[in-house]
Amino acid sequence: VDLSTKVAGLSLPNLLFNASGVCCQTEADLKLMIESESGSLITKSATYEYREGNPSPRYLPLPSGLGSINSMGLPNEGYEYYLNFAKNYDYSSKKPLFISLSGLSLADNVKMCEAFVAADLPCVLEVNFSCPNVPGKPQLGYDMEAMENALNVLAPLIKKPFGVKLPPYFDIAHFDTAAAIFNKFDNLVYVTCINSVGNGLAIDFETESALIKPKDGFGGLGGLMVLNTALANVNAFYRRLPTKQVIGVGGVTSGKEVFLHVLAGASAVQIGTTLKEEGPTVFARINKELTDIMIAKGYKSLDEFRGKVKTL
Ligand SMILES: CC(C)(C)CCc1c(C(=O)O)[nH]c(=O)[nH]c1=O
Repeated sequence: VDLSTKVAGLSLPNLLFNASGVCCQTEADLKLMIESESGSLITKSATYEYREGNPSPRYLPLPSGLGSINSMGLPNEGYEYYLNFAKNYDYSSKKPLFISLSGLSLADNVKMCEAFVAADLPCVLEVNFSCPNVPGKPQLGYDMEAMENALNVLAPLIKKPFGVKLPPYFDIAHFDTAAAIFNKFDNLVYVTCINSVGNGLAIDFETESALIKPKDGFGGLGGLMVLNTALANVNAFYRRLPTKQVIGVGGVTSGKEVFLHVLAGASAVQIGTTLKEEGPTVFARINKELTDIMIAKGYKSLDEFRGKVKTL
């Protein structure tokens, strides 16, 4: 069977890669991704300056085994580190490189995009719309006017095909409004759905305490528990963005959830919590599981079932 796919005009040998933020902050992390059986890799969202991030514990798998919670606080090496990595990347390798940017302001996103555009590299830029907005206002992805304003500035600046990372939406009107905005920008060629489900709270029964230290224990939820929200966001945007692609992320623990993400419309699928817990060998395991599922169901390529989820 053929697990290859194309995203933003680039060919991926298989559809799997890391969720931004997992196994991608340092060159050592990224080397593990390069050496893994992933089809691609994306860097940790970069800010203009280096950031230490929040105090630990700031990430934990949940005792239920159903997912994870994190409030990392955008720890990253600063955008120049990832620009340098992108300048030295071996683009003759089969794995395309994606670069995630999460400026703390539109001005920072502009400065970072300008630097990457000036370098004119084959990597694909992805803007993280869960990035913080003006304090007191919701994240960019939940501020439709601010999101459109940002795209009015960034899309022309980036010029080449690029993507955006989206928070989960839960209201059909939000799918409609967000998609109408994205359809205004031809070089916005894909959306990645979903970022973690925001501001969950994990409490330990014995200690009667929040599990993570930052934000009184509030943090983004990932893992199996967000699968159905992820599938809905993938399919909602797959239906609403006919000229664009969707990268699916959320709830992947096996080949089965990857299969469901592709049925929902995903062109590629990212792994976060399960990669964090299992390590980069997860890509070989899940590629094999997906292969076995496709053989059992008689599919030879992803195109044969992408977006073909049936309705009753
Ligand atoms: C949540 C933000 C810190 C504003 C952005 C970075 C980020 C983080 C993080 O660095 O805390 N965690 C996530 O699950 N998704 C993200 O997009």
